[in-house]
Amino acid sequence: MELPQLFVEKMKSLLGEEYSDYEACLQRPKQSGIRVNTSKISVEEFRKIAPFEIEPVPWTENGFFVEAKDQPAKHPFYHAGLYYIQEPSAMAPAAFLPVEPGDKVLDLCAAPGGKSTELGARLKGEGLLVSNDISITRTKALLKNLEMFGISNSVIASEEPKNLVPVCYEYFDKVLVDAPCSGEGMFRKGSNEIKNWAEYGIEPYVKIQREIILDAVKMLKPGGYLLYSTCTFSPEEDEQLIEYLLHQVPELSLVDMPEADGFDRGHPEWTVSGLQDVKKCIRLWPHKIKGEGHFLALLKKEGEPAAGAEGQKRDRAKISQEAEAFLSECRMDLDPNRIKEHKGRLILTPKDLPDLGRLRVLRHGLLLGEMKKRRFEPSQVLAMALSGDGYARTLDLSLSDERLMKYLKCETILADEKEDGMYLVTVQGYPLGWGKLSKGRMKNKYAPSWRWM
Ligand SMILES: C[S@@+](CC[C@H](N)C(=O)[O-])C[C@H]1O[C@@H](n2cnc3c(N)ncnc32)[C@H](O)[C@@H]1O
Repeated sequence: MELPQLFVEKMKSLLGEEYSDYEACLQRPKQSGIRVNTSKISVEEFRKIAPFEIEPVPWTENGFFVEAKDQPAKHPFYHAGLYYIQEPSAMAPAAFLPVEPGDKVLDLCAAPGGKSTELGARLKGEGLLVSNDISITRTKALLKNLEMFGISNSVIASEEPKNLVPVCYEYFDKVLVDAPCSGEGMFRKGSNEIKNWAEYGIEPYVKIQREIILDAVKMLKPGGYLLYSTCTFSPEEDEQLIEYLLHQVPELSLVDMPEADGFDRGHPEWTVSGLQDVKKCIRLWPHKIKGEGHFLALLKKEGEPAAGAEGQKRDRAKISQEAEAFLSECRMDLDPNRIKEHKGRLILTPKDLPDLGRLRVLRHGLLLGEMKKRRFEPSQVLAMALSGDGYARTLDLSLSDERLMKYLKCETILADEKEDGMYLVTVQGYPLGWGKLSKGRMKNKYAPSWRWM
């Protein structure tokens, strides 16, 4: 791996004697990690059923180092949304943003959803998560990851941040800006990242970061918290970006974050004005921790939040009898006032929702299913949002049951349950999808696009 000379010189001047440790660490293999979905399973429970060796990540309660050879993506628990596969240092930003159930949260640069899935899990179904990314292709991956995690109270948008500002002005309690950056923490991943750096450098990113963060601040309520993060080391995109922000928006101040083994602090000597407060920021270096590296700054906006605006008033959707009968068998808060119908699709919208009218929104809440002529087809995501006992009939498969793989491969399976009808299929009590039983044969309703390959 050949690093750009300019980068090497800069890192040597930043790191001094530590540079050789940094250089050496790039030769080591990348550290893999998983983060437990605490909206589905507690960390304690997960430890009991973990199918491979796990070692705690010191800076999160639900993150674990794993061995890549264990292939965590190739396990039915992954398909049940019990964990997300994530580079360990990338677990820090969502962990340090103090999200509480009921908050309105914005993840402005969210795709493919590493941090949004954690923010959504921490909301525990209460409040609202708006996950946005400018790239529509990446936003589709974000949608799938949030669906797999069973996050029901999210809106997924693909917009330029400036377009969100007029409808979401001072709307959010918590905002995450995991900014597009020059990606110096990704160099171990390979040559593309290095090539990009050599071609574009850091300047274009600084410009975008300044624009994004100023828009983000406009959407933050007074009294709210904003976390800014990058996976790069350049002070221009890290400490200096925060210095710029604090000059532009005096009502913001930096907030201290917890210590963990191997953490470094922000460097005042890398700012233009010697700003001491950047010591409250955190730097994760790949030669000091088991991870690729990150920069984090937590900021608070001065003031008291104004009383929450009323959610949009919505008309009650017309729901077919079949859909009504099906939904009455789901053990979930399905407030009829929140159910919206669009071209036969039923969507459970979050309680509070800004009017996102003309914006490019991929999903406004939880897709419950589709009303067909005389039946209702529940969605794959509804299954993922239910708890293991969240439906009237379940077929639970153990890990050793040979029907499990067949089910995940969308094949028909046999079951000797007495009652015919729709079943929630689970693995060791955790939902995977739907199946329709008739005389001992279960028609597979697992989403074909999620099929086990
Ligand atoms: C570091 S990545 C985000 C990773 C994501 N937070 C996660 O944890 O999975 C930065 C993201 O910013 C998006 N992006 C780039 N320019 C943007 C802009 N002007 N507004 C919003 N998002 C932008 C990119 O498409 C990219 O997905």
